[in-house]
Amino acid sequence: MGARIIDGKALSAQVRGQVAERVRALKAQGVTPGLAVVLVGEDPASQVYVRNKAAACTAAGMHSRVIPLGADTPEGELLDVIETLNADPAIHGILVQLPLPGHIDTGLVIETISAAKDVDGFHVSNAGLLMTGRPLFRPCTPYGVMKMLESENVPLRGAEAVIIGASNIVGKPMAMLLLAAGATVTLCNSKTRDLASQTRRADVLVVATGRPGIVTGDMIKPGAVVIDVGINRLDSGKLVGDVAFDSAAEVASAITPVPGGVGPMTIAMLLVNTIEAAERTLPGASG
Ligand SMILES: Nc1nc(=O)c2c([nH]1)NC[C@@H]1CN(c3ccc(C(=O)N[C@@H](CCC(=O)O)C(=O)O)cc3)C=[N+]21
Repeated sequence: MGARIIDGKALSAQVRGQVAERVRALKAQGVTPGLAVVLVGEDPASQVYVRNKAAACTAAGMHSRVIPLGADTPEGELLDVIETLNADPAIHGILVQLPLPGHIDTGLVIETISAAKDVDGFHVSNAGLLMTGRPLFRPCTPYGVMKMLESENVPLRGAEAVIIGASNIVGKPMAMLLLAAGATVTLCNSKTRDLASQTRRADVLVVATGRPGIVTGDMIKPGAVVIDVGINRLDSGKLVGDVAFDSAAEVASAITPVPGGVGPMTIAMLLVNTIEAAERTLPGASG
């Protein structure tokens, strides 16, 4: 095993510590940053995530409000809840936990969140701002990946970056952030022919497919940096990523583990986005 393990847990603790300092400074100016998390339905995994997000908020000194709604909540009722949060000055960030039940139009829900409180960065306006190089909120998972690459001093200018997975939540914003950092970006999807011929060119390989073991060591260029965004729970109960960790770690120079990699960074960057949203409400703040 040659690869350095990129410790997302340790880096997230460092980021959350920096957020806590900014929270103290903001509170001294009379503003307590607040995050509202809306959870529709009783999915146990989602409940755990939401609880973790709320706990991280509280630990950083922020105000957190969890709004649990029944699985059969009508779409209009959810939109009303969002409108109320949009107008609430104690709430600076709004996150509606995804996925939503099938009877609810996810796009409509996201577009109803005020773009200035959209700490997930999923609103079309925030996606457009990111794409045009003027980001307001960077989506938390790709933002966390950039933080990890930065902390490892991974050179990105002129690097070959290959991303597997082209979702609006991870793959596409990841491509925009890597592009902005000067990488040559390849965005692969489920129809990509000969995936290995793409991944073997990668200096930086980001894998976000939800398919355990889709990337194996033989698909990795020696010395590449491998970022595993996947979180898959096996029947055994074990949590694994999308990358076959042991074989990949033989070849890569650095790799993120699952758990303890990208996941904790996602939560840390949610706090960063929330503190930024709150700081922007200060008189004289720009953007
Ligand atoms: N609007 C919205 N925004 C999200 O950011 C969002 C969402 N919906 N829906 C669900 C996904 C998933 N997600 C995770 C965040 C942290 C961990 C995390 O911290 N994972 C730990 C392990 C947790 C465990 O043990 O299950 C780790 O990787 O070490 C995982 C998953 C945010 N999501």
